[in-house]
Amino acid sequence: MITTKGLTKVYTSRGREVSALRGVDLHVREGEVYGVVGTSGAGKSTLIRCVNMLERPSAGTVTVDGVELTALRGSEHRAGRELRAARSRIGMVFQHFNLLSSRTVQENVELPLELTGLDRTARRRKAAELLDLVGLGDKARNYPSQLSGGQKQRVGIARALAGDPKVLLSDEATSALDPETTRSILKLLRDLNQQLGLTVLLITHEMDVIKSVCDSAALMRDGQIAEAGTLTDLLATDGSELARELFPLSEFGTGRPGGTVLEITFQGDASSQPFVSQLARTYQIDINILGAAVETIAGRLVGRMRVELPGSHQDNVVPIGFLREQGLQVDIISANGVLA
Ligand SMILES: Nc1ncnc2c1ncn2[C@@H]1O[C@H](COP(=O)(O)OP(=O)(O)OP(=O)(O)O)[C@@H](O)[C@H]1O
Repeated sequence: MITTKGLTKVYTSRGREVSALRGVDLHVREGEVYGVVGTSGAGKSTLIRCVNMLERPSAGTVTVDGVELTALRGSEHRAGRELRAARSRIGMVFQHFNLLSSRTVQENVELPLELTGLDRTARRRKAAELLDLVGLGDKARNYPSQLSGGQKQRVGIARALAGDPKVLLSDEATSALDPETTRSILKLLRDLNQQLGLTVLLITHEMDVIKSVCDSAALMRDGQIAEAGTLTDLLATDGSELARELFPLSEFGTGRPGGTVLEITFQGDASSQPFVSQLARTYQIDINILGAAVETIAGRLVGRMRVELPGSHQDNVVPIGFLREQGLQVDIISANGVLA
């Protein structure tokens, strides 16, 4: 639904060049919620702004719903007719809501519809429908200053949906909100994704956002994508940095010298197997459990356990093979007291 190829953006600021994007290849499938995380300055905002051409990339292509936006004429400020039409099918939600304070909630939602030339009655009807959809049917006549942060963001979302977009872009939509309101806005985004089949690309600096709402994620670093994939695949990838951040076990024990410490990740069906007792029985070994946690990630039960087996890595090649044969993801954390 959204594809970028070799996306590059170089800003010139006070005579200096800053490469904000360095060849980003991104693929967001239709109907998924895709999150991009990364530290400040990694290029996340630039990426999302290039996807709807609020910034024109220096090189590379952006294709949304089969239309190559980079091939359409117009600059950031003066888009051509086709680019304007393509953009109207991409909704965008902002961190600071960007509502007009002098307009009522209803009028804010109507704004993009005015620009498309829709008549007044149709605009009113559509705005009322959208406000009902985001749970604010009773606030149509209020002004933004009379709303809470979460309600303002709901108005922002209703406005973003005015053009019946297939794609919603969200630029840190929950960063200005408290944890409970964040949860309710994320739930709304998830519901809209499911009810309307909306594809959502969001950027965030919070791992919890990725964990609770995304199907797929990418980690950006220094203008590039360091890792990307579905959360299920990432959790099953050896050494994945995103998987480790999604599911940190840092507070768990590190074992004793002479042993081999493993981290075992299990998802879906694998989570119901009594693999620890099977391993102990089959190989007659004492297993020391250093820590374990189970969480729901992307709507799926995922568990991780850190265990210590006696002896060196060499001594444990067969038991480790046994675990992997059961469909478990096994990372070797340390062997003989040395980090792997
Ligand atoms: N308009 C601009 N002019 C010059 N440099 C810019 C401009 N916008 C962004 N940059 C630079 O591009 C790089 C990437 O910025 P960007 O805002 O995309 O990062 P980010 O990951 O979204 O960061 P944050 O989480 O802090 O918003 C940074 O080095 C930033 O200083």
